[in-house]
Amino acid sequence: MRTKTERRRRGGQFSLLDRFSSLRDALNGLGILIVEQHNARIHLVVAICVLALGLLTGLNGLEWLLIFAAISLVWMAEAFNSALEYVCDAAVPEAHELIGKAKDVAAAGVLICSVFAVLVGVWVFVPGLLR
Ligand SMILES: Nc1ncnc2c1ncn2[C@@H]1O[C@H](COP(=O)(O)OP(=O)(O)OP(=O)(O)O)[C@@H](O)[C@H]1O
Repeated sequence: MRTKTERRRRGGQFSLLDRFSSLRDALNGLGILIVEQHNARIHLVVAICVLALGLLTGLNGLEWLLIFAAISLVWMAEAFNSALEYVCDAAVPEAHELIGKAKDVAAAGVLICSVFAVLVGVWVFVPGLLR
C-alpha cells in the first residue's frame, strides 16, 4: 500500500480519508511523545496544574490566551526536539559531534520556550512581581 506522500507525489487527488488519517497520525505522535519522552510527561503534569490553577483563580481572557500560548509553545518545541532526536538516532546511530550539537541546539529551543512559560506563569499568577 502506498503512503499518502507517495500518492501526493504521483498527483493523487485530495482525499478526506487521507486528511483524517493525517489527524490520526498527529494524535499518534502526541501519544508517542507522552509515552516515550520523560520531559513531555513533566510538561503534561505542569500544564494540568496550571490549567487547574487558572480555573481556581478565575483568569481573564488575556491571561488565558497567554497561558495557552505558553503551553502550546513548550509542547511544540518538545515535539520538534523529540522528532529531531528520532531522526538523528535513525540517521547516525553512532556518536557524532554534529549530532550532539543538533540535539543540544534543539534542547535549547525547549529551554527558551520553558523560560517564556515560567515568565508568563509569574506574570499571570503573581501580579505584584512583573506588573
Ligand atoms: N549520536 C550522538 N553523538 C554525539 N553526541 C550525542 C549523540 N546522542 C546524544 N548525544 C549527546 O548526549 C546528549 C543527551 O542526548 P540523549 O539523546 O541521550 O538524551 P536526550 O534525549 O537529549 O535527553 P532529554 O530526554 O533530556 O531530551 C545530547 O544533548 C548530546 O549532547
